[in-house]
Amino acid sequence: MRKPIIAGNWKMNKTHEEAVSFIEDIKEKVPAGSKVDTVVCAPALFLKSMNDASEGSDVAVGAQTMHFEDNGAFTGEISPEALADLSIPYVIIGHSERREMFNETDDSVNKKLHAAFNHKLVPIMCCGETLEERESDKTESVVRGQVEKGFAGLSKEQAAQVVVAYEPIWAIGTGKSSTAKDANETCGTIRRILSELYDQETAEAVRIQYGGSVKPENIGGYMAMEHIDGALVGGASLKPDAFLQLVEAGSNEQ
Ligand SMILES: O=C[C@H](O)COP(=O)(O)O
Repeated sequence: MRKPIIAGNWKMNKTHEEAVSFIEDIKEKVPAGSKVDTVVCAPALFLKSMNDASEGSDVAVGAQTMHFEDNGAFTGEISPEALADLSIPYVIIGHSERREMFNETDDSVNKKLHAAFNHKLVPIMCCGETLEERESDKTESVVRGQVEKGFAGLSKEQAAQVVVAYEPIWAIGTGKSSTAKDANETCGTIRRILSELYDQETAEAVRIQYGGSVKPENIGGYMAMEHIDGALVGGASLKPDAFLQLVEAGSNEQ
């Protein structure tokens, strides 16, 4: 049985004070030993304070990206070594906004997945197709390329620990969410691709999230689906009440 994982992705939002106060607000309300992994991925500047504020609770903190090198002349970048040093447990890798606006490629995603495992960080690897690709029936080939190249060289044990976030790009921040049935179909395709790359047992262990205009009103439909083990949530993760409703839905539906 895969443990559900609800992750907020704040993107470039909030101040330091708002970030810490969000964690203070929710941490008592996410019960210890909860049936769902609860993660908040925030701008790097806030991670240390948020991690300190979440201590003793079941709320985990994550970065939104990182470099694949441990250190060096990479102005403005975030080092995996530094994240690990701060005991940040999760990192999003290959979000479509990074792919589209910051030159993230399948090759850099692959290097970052390896770097994450070198530092015992749990990677949340994003994949998903554009509207044009969907309309020309390329969804499977697009996610296949992203998953095959992203996972290249990972062992079975490592692959089983990756969290895959399937985020159709046309559904991100648009209010146009995928139907639960369509999202489940593509998440099932991703699981099949993983079973071809590894084996059925490894593929069954991988947690696959849906992302794209998830909110408290629609999360139940996704969580009820066979191949969907959680959600990566942007806009609706910014308010403590809505985020807690998402976490509660994540615990109820499995
Ligand atoms: O990482 C989160 C996704 O980009 C989804 O964002 P959204 O929930 O605002 O559509």
